[in-house]
Amino acid sequence: MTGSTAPIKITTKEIAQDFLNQYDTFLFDCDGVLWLGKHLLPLITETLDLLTSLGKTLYFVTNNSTKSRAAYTKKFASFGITVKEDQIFTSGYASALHVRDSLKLTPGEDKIWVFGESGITEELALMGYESLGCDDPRLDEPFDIATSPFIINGLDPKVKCVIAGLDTKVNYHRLAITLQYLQQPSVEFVATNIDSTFPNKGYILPGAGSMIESVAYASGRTPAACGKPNPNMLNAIVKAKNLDRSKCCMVGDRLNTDIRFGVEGQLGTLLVLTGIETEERVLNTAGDHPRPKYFAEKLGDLYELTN
Ligand SMILES: O=C(O)COP(=O)(O)O
Ligand SMILES: [Mg+2]
Repeated sequence: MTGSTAPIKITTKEIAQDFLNQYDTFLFDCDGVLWLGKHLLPLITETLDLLTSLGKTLYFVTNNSTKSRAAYTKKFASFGITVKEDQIFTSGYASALHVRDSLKLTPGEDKIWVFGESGITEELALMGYESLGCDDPRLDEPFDIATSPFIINGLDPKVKCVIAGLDTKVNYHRLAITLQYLQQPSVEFVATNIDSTFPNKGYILPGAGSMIESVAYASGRTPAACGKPNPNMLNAIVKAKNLDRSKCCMVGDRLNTDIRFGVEGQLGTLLVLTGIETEERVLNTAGDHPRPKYFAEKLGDLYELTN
């Protein structure tokens, strides 16, 4: 899928100003746009301050489910950036919304098996759901079918859903027990996001999608993926914040998630080259992805070019 017009590269003050004038709300992806792991990208604070001083509204929409919205405010604070929890949307939160609003599981009764990190379980807990799995230390033990407490004690019949996301403690024990739940046809299968890879400083690492694929393949099931580009995530944000889509711009570093989310959601789009994609891929008309309206070497170029 390709956009009909060629992406415009933001390289001059005029283009940068024209871009800024078109939107009053910016939805920022985080990994690969604002930071790479613990490393803040250049001129991010300056750019966010510039946008705020221009009266723009900022939201942060990340597919990274390892942290809750509350934990993200602390990550922003560690970089000296003040962001309120209600400006943040994560794929872990989107997955919890799916459990509550689409699957309509009963808080306090139905349980969720989490193959992933605390960014999922904390959001579920805020909605009253008990999670199993996740960082349970018994899952750190090497898997042995004769000794695993999850096998010996049997599956919990109250588990009605598996949520799978990025798990940096992934091991055979977690995969094996997750598969046991997925073999129950009545247990729903939810994925936080489809990102195959994940950018860190100087490295491209395996993303949530690559881990989810393992249990999807083993179970022969396809999960409902809740993060970008799922339009439900955008619909939830548009509704919660009463946004005018034509005045919103999605800023991301990945074509098949961020830019698809923006293009299909009828938002403006800006792709930055500090994460996953290359200029060659952005300009490629034969790719199986939508193309952004704008692209730039880095987000900080908006600040650099207009100052
Ligand atoms: O966790 C990921 O795969 C990517 O997170 P992002 O949406 O902030 O880039
Ligand atoms: Mg990203």
